[in-house]
Amino acid sequence: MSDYVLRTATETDLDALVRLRREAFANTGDPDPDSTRRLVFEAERNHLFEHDGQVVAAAAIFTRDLAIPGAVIPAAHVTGVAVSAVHTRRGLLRRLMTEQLRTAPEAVAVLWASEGRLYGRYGYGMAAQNVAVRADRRELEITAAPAGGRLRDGVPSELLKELSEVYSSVLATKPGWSSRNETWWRHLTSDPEHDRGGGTKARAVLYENPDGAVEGYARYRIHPRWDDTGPKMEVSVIEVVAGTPAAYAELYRFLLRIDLARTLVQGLTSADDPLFHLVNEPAALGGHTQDGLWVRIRDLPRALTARTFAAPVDVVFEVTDELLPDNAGRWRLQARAGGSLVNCTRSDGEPDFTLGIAELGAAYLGGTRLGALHLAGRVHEHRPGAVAAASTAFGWPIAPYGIEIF
Ligand SMILES: CC(=O)SCCNC(=O)CCNC(=O)[C@H](O)C(C)(C)COP(=O)(O)OP(=O)(O)OC[C@H]1O[C@@H](n2cnc3c(N)ncnc32)[C@H](O)[C@@H]1OP(=O)(O)O
Repeated sequence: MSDYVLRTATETDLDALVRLRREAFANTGDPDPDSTRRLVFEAERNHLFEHDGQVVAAAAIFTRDLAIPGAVIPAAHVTGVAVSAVHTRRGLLRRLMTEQLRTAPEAVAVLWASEGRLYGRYGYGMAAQNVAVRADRRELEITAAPAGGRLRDGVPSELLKELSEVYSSVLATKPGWSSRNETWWRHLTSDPEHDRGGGTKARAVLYENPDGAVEGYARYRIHPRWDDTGPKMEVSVIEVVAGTPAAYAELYRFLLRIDLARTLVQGLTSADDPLFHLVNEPAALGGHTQDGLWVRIRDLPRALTARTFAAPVDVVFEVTDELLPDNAGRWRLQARAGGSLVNCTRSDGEPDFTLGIAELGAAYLGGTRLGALHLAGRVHEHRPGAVAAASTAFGWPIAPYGIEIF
């Protein structure tokens, strides 16, 4: 391994990193030298390996905040993990992951996994599941009564003020969502042709309540499909972000009514998405569930005291953590409902249950239940009822999910 040199990147490494990632992810589209991904690139947060003067492996972090139960906190957004095919399976990923976790200042790290089997060994737990919807829109109606107000359409990149205001106003209530500064908004709405998958340019529609206040928006594109029996266009929803039930209802009513469209597709929703409760036929949404965000707790007391707990709890638990031994050992967690008191301190007491750092990360956003992990044999209970009590406290009124793959 001595011929592999680990270092952080500089701005001049960007082209090599783009090439490496394009190769690893088998990107076939034209390289886009002006891609706005360059805007969000943070050179110093890329770790890379050089071999014979070539960049052969890398992993990056975006500096963003993450909504967690009751708070929005800094989180290392891990991304762009790639090892050149001829250099795989010799431990480069492990060394990159270890270096990231050792050096990141944030209390938690979060990522989307290309393959779910990869990151548990580094202490990441599956913290959110996403539901992908694909529905024949002719089978669906919105049951809510019309709310009044009006819809206004436009190009997302020209509506940044409205979109970002709505997004920021709901962020704190959406565990799993990531903060978006101006640069991120420019990147996310840049809409390069190679990201359109053959669809139209992205469109936006705003919902304004009867007083003229913008309460929500949808971003979407249309995939133009026709066959011998007529139009079969697909409405591909990028995201629906709304602060009120009326906004959700009116935006989905619009999306389900677009002429010539047969199918509504939305890749990133959650089991608690209002859509499932707004339509007359939930089964027609054809929801398909898969792993979403994976969370790694780096600094256990800092991470746990940052969140709010859904119910009072006072437990001692024992944690195992091979990569970050500061997290390992016995901890006492005391929380009042509503988060008015959260203490997480070292303890000499007998543990009520034992779990790994990946299981704690899985429960962190309030989605994966400790009770479910207990059933799977991944949380070991020593005092009857302790896992049930902790599971309730770690839970949250709505399921977390990732609204955007970063
Ligand atoms: C957050 C993100 O960016 S997700 C994107 C991840 N990147 C990709 O999927 C792109 C294509 N793949 C790759 O670039 C590489 O194969 C990687 C990054 C997945 C793995 O890199 P490697 O350097 O080969 O991993 P490394 O040798 O450190 O292996 C780490 C461990 O994971 C295992 N592993 C690695 N890749 C895989 C895989 N695809 N499936 C199953 N196990 C795997 C190894 O066997 C090893 O196991 P061990 O800890 O028990 O010994």
